[in-house]
Amino acid sequence: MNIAPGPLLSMINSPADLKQLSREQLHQVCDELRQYIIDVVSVHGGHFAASLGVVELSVALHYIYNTPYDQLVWDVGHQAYGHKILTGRRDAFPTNRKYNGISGFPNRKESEYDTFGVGHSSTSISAALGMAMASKIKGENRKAVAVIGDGALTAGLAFEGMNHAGVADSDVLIILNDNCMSIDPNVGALKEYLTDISTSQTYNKFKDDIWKALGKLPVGKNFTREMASKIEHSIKGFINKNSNLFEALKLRYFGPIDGHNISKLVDTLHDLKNIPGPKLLHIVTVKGKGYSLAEKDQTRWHAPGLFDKITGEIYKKSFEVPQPPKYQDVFGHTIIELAEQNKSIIGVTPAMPSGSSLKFMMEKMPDRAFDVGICEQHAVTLSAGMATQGMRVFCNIYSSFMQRAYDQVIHDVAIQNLPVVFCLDRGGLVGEDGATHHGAYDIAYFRCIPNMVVSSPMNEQELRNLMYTAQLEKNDFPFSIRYPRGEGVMPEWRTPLEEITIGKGRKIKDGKEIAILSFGHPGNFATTAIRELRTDGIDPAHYDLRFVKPIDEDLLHEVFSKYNKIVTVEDGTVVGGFGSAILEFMAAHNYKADVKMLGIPDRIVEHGTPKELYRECGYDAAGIVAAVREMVGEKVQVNVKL
Ligand SMILES: Cc1ncc(C[n+]2csc(CCOP(=O)(O)OP(=O)(O)O)c2C)c(N)n1
Ligand SMILES: CC(=O)[C@@H](O)[C@H](O)COP(=O)(O)O
Ligand SMILES: [Mg+2]
Repeated sequence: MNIAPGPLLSMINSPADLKQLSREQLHQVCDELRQYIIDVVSVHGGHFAASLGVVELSVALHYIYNTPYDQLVWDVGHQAYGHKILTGRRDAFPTNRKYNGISGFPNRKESEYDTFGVGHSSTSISAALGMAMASKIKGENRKAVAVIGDGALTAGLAFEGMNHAGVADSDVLIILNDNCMSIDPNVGALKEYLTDISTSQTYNKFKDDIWKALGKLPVGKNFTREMASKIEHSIKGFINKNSNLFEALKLRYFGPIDGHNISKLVDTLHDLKNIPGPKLLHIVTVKGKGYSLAEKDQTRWHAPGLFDKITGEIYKKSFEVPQPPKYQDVFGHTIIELAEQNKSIIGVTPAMPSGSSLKFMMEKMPDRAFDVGICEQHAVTLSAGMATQGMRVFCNIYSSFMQRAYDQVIHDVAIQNLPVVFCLDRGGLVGEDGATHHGAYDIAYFRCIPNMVVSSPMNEQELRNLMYTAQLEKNDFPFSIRYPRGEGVMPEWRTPLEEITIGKGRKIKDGKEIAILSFGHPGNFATTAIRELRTDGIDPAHYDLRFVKPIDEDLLHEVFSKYNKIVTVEDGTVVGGFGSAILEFMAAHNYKADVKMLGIPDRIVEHGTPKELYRECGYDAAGIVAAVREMVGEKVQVNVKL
């Protein structure tokens, strides 16, 4: 379907075109930009509400700043659709997040306007400060701007950046886009503080007046850092700097202002551009602005999938037979079942209550399930602290976001051998979010940690049983369970809970000549592949290892005694992952076999549907068929249905 942008937007091929427009015309540009985002996302999918909330900001920034010379860094980047459309990617926007299409996040490979690759939150302040400091060292007069949301501001990294920015004497502007939302409603004392300063009228009017006056002062040789500093000193006579968190960190604080008032934004940015040093502009916006359903239910419309833009109906696939649930929902329901029996169970999520489905427990047991903000490191150490007091915490973190908390996993959990249960959701290739979000590395990075159990279920029943096993009192050590994004394979998933012996895999079938060893959900790809291969008279054995640590040595002795051709399959990097564990076992026991490792290759995998990416990486059913045929000496046309 050809989606036409409005007449003004059609003429904007770069920010230079935007700059030709009058200030009055910017209103129309905002309307057309917002409509184009609605039109395209409703048909092609993607993140939605966040970009609608920064339409005016995106236009104002590119109108005032000299991008890409001036450096603009978007935090997370899920809100940067307006920025992409204004910077030469309007016509490519319908390919957003598609295989070989543009990325859903700013990406340095894609455009010179994307100054910093993002996807994980809270990096923008450090990155923009780094750019500002480098410009200063090089003697350039470049501006650096970080746009960070109130959710992303909850992370320690954002505070590390501000702590440095306040004393770095570099020209960096932090724009705090405060919409009181993360994906779910934002949490924590900081959120309450932001609401307080947004509503304290006396303080804000006073500050606003002073900074407005300051902003109007001439710049250049008549307005030096010394003058700014003198004015600041006189202001400090009136204001207790510690009454404002940001000023206490030596960032000049401006705002809050209405982030949907394009004229006000343009004026303010114009003034701020000429004020040297580190500063923070607080803007207040509405997530989902301009699409009323999204304004009302911002979590649902964070990334709604395809929808009818007129009626607001979000399309769902309809099936006549029951479908398998999402793994996240199996987690969300099972933890409640377990917590009803075991009073020591606690649930923790860093800002993903909906994405992890911990929200079910938060609703039912609000005293025992917590969203701690975008704070993966804190989530892990908090869980460790609770574990010292006898709690059995299920700390649920997406595999790729767990990368943030690696030191905490080793230092706070593993070294002390504390019984924290890590549920790593989104383990493996996640699809359209692409490189920043793939859970590619956790098998490798958890496998090397002493004391850690590393497991992965092949289906919903196994996920439930692994969760059951992990919370048993006798299993008082770190335990990780990784599972993929999306649906599993068992429509009837509410199976009785049973213990699994730690470190025991299972033989799914015997075979001839060749064995397939799988870890986690790709075992189902192997099942499909075996069905296809058997029609050609090739009959591989299949083993689902379930644990990569401790690994089932008895089972592996059986495998290596019976088979000398082995294919390993995992939804994780082949560097140091499950296949590597098999090779280590083989070497340690002096077995000789041909081993082919299928999994995520040692390169960055971009975005596309999971099926497209599994195929590209060669470990879907077709890839397994091809690998087996090659090993048994057949090179036949592969014909497996995706
Ligand atoms: C390290 C990390 N943890 C979690 C996420 C998932 N995540 C993406 S956007 C988002 C909410 C961000 O809220 P905010 O910064 O306020 O932006 P808004 O969507 O409100 O514009 C979260 C939790 C992430 N991208 N990175
Ligand atoms: C931008 C971001 O990091 C999240 O919105 C992420 O896209 C969520 O992914 P899921 O859809 O897998 O929950
Ligand atoms: Mg927000």
